[in-house]
Amino acid sequence: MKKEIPVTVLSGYLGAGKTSVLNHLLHNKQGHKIAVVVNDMSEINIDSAMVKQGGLVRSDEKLVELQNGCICCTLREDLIVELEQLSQLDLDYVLIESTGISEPIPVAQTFTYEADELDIDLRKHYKLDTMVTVVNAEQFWSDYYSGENLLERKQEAVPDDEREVSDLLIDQIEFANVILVNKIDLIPNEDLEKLKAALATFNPSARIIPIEHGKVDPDDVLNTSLFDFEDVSSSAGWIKELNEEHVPETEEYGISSFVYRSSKPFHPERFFKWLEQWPEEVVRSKGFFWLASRNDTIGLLSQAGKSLNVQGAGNWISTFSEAEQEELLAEDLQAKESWHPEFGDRKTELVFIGIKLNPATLINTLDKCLLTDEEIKEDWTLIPDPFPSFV
Ligand SMILES: Nc1nc2c(ncn2[C@@H]2O[C@H](COP(=O)(O)OP(=O)(O)OP(=O)(O)O)[C@@H](O)[C@H]2O)c(=O)[nH]1
Repeated sequence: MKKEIPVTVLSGYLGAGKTSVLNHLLHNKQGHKIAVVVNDMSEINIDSAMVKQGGLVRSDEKLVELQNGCICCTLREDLIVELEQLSQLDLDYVLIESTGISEPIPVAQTFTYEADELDIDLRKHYKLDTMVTVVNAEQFWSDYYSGENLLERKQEAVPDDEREVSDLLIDQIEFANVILVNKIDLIPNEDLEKLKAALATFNPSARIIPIEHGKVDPDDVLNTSLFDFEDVSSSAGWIKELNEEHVPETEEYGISSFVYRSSKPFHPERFFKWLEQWPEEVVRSKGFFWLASRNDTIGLLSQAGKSLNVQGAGNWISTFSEAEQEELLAEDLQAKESWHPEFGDRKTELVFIGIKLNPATLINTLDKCLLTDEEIKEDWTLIPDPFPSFV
């Protein structure tokens, strides 16, 4: 049987050091045959030019340039076709460097299902092996708190891309098996320790490796067998907290996380005001909330740095017919166990990750946003709701 070729995907924000890592790996490949797929959206493909200049495209290597746009949004058709062709070569590894603004999840998905429209199933030839994210140790916090969206930075993957830099950074970190903290020569040791502690709280499952100039041990990122779609999809610190796998606090640096839970709905005006006065010690927050004025819809909150998004995440199970509820609850034991006699699965569960958090104050101020016992008896549809519409 033909072996499946292990694939490593390199993500990381612009300038983090992805090309440096790539070059280092190609210089230290210990006789292995590696194919490199780079994807650059700029007119001049700087990364591939660098790789070529380094004399790295030799007979046993293949460099594929994808220039029809970003892997994450053009259905990755180019990528799928190229990978299918590459699979004919006798390769040991494939390395994919995605552009600095790609989300890693769609790239990973390329390997996890058949591309029906192309009649290609990459799973026959490849196994997605390691998701690697390169973090710029020097720039991380200033990028994270820049409060700029990708449009302002003129780095949009699609026209009108309104994702913020921090949303992208957090996606790349939360969906990684290995986080390479690069450029450690540019920061003091204490800052590095703090950054490592924060990254470990954002993603407790990832291996965090500090490096300089992309010099990573190839064994740390090639053929590690670390990737598992289910595992990595639930490796984020906020998901672990929600599932009550508490992430140990890194007291030394004051980084901690906790979950706010309530089985009463929020008063929309009071909760909206609370969000407007966001506690600055919270660096990452995500979870579900119940808004009295939108009794059917699950609210989803996600904050990363200065970026705060609320959106709908489908309907509460309680809104379905009894037969449907039974089916859904059979698959969702957590919802079944915590079912409220009157409100069903409606509830709020918000995870907060922050530096020097004061849970008591957060709990206290959020509790004040809940409907009072008096308000609970009134007609909730009449309560003014300042939130933008979401379904
Ligand atoms: N001081 C220092 N500079 C570094 C280090 N790693 C990379 N650099 C420099 O940082 C710049 C960006 O590095 P690249 O490897 O090109 O980063 P990239 O992530 O591929 O960048 P994009 O392709 O723009 O997304 C280059 O000028 C590197 O020489 C490091 O550890 N320390």
